[in-house]
Amino acid sequence: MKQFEVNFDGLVGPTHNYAGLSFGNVASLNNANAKSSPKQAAKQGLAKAKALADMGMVQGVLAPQERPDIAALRRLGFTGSDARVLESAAKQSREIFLACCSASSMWTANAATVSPSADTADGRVHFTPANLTNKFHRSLEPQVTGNILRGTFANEKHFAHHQHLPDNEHFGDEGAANHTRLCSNYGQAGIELFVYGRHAFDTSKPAPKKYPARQTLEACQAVARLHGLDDDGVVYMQQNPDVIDQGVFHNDVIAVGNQNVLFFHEQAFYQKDAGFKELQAKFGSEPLHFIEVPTAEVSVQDAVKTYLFNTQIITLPSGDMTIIAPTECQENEAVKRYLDKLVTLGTPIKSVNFFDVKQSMRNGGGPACLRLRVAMNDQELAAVNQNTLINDTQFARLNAWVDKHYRDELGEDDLRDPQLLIESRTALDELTQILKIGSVYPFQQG
Ligand SMILES: N=C(N)NCCC[C@H](NC(=O)CCC(=O)O)C(=O)O
Repeated sequence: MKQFEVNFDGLVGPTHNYAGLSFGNVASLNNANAKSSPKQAAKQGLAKAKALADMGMVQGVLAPQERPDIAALRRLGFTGSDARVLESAAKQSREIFLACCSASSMWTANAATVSPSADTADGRVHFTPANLTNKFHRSLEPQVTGNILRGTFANEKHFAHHQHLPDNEHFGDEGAANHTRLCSNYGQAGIELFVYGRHAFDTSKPAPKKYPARQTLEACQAVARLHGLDDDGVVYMQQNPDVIDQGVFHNDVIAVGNQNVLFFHEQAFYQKDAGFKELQAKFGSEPLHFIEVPTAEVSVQDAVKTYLFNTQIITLPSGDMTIIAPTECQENEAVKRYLDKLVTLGTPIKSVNFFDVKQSMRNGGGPACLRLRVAMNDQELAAVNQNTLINDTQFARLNAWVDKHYRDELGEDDLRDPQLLIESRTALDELTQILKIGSVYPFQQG
C-alpha cells in the first residue's frame, strides 16, 4: 500500500481583509485597516498549492467560509433584509461587523486536528474541527468547517468526523497549528505531539502574562480521547509562555515537524528536555532529528517576523525533505544565513523553496498556516472527494473562478457593500459545484 501526506490548502475567501482582529498576533495588529487584495491572496495560495502538486505531492484544497456571516449577525440581534443587517451592524458595532467579515478560515492549519488511521483505535482517519474560542471572529468557523470536511472526506468507512469541543475557553482548541505528528513512514503508527499554551483548571501552572494562550492541555487530551489514540503514541508539551508573550500565538509559529524531523527554536518549549526524552522513547530505536535553532543565530523576533518555523517541511517523491518558506525568510539576513547553513547540516532537509504569500503573511498566516495535513494510504486517498484535489484542470478552473468573482482591492467601506455579499455568495455557490462538496453554507440551506 502506498502512503501519502496530502496538504489541503485553504482557498482564500472573497472578503479577505485586514481588520486587526487577533490580539497576540503581531502581524494582524500591525496591518489593521490596510487595504487587501482578495484576488492576489487567492492566487498566491493557489500558486503555492499548484507548485507542490508539480513537485509530485498530492495536494488538495478546502473551501472557504461564507462571509459576511449574516447568520451570526442575526444571532446577535441585527434584523431586516441582509443589506439592512450589514448596514446596521457596520454602523452600530464596527468590531462585531468586521469580525463577521473575516476570511480567516483560509488558515486551514486551524481547521481541525487530524489523526491518520495508523494511529487510531478504529483504523479510520479522525477529524475534530477546532473550536477557536479565543477569538470571536474565528469562533464562527467550526460548524461550517465540519460541513466542508464532511463534503471533502465523505466516506464513513475511512473517515470519522467529530463535533468540535465545547465552545469554552477551558477547551480552547486551535487544531493542527498546535499538533505535529512524528513517524518513520506516513502509513505507520506515529507519535502525535500536542502542544498547549496553558492548563485550563490548574492555575498554579505557568501561563503567559501579556498575550492569550489559545490552546489548553485539556483540549489536547479531549481530542486524543476522541480520536482513540494510544497513550504510547501521544506526547503533550507546553509552549514556552514567554514566547507566547513575544507574539508566538500558535506553536506552528515556532516549531514544525515532519516524519523523523522536529525543527524548532531554542525557546519554543517549556521543559523541553523531558518532552524530547519522552518523544524519543515513544518513537523507538530509530533516532529523531531534533533540529534546534539557537537564539544567537535567529532571535524569536526574527522568527515571528519571517515565519521561519511556519514553513512546511515536506518529503518529496525522491525521499529528500524540502522546506516551503515565505519570501520574508529570504529577505532577512539572519534567517537566510541559517537556512543556507541548514541544508548543509546532513539532516533530511536538503533544500528550500521560497513562495510569495504576503497577502496571508500580513495577517500572520505563513505557508504552514495555509494547509491542513492529512496522511492517508491509497485506499483512503481514493475515498476523498476527487474534485478537491489539485491537478492541471482543477487548478485552471479555480484560477478562472477567482478571476471571475474576486475583487482586486478591498477596504473597510467595501465590506458593508451589499453587492459584496451577493458576489461572495455567487462565488461560493459556484465553488460548491466545482468541488462537488454539497450545500455546506447556511445561505444554501435556506
Ligand atoms: N498559525 C496558524 N496556524 N494560523 C495563523 C492564523 C492567523 C489568524 N489571523 C487572523 O485571524 C487575523 C485577521 C485580521 O486581523 O483581519 C489568527 O490570528 O488566528
